[in-house]
Amino acid sequence: MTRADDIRLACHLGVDAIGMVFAQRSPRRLEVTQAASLRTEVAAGIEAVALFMDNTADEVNDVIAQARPTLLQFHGVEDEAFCRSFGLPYMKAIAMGDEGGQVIDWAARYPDATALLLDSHAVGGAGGSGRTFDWSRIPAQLGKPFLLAGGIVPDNAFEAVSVVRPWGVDVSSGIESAPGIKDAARMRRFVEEVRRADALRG
Ligand SMILES: O=C(O)c1ccccc1N[C@@H]1O[C@H](COP(=O)(O)O)[C@@H](O)[C@H]1O
Repeated sequence: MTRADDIRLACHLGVDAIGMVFAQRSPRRLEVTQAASLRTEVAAGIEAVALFMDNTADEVNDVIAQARPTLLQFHGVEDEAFCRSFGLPYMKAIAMGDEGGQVIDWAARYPDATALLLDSHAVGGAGGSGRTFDWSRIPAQLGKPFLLAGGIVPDNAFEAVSVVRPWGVDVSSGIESAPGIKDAARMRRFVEEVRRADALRG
């Protein structure tokens, strides 16, 4: 998220986590000082997630020092040693857009990850594209909690949670009116749809 009002609304709606993007070419990329200021809006008990994509260790450390994330999300080709070297819990994005990729093999490369994030990009590609992937490619036994990402919008959030039964869903462009600008009505509907599916899950 890039705006204080969007973060306040998300906290009010009771989300589990709020993301701040530091990937180089992202339209949602924050400067570290901006992130440090936005961080103060994240309510206690909600994860502040810092998203990186092949950033340098110095960049990651600078973000950690100034924006104080509680969870790191790595979206590039970072290896396990790099991801865990910062001493914070981390999630690793797995590229589900690459039809040839073996999901279990990729997942096994990150034994210390707190969770995996299955996204629709191909290996080396960026997220935040708004594209879904073929959810039937998700193995039944991944061996770790996972978040479902990629093209989740208010209209398919119910189906995503009901069918895939992920630990969580991650949304970016699906609740935006423009890159980085969240839309309050779409955010509300998204949370409502996830709650509706959760309530029926049992
Ligand atoms: O949001 C970005 O700009 C971004 C840039 C580089 C890597 C990942 C990025 N976003 C993440 O992509 C997924 C899916 O997003 P969407 O809902 O399909 O738009 C999600 O994890 C975002 O946090």
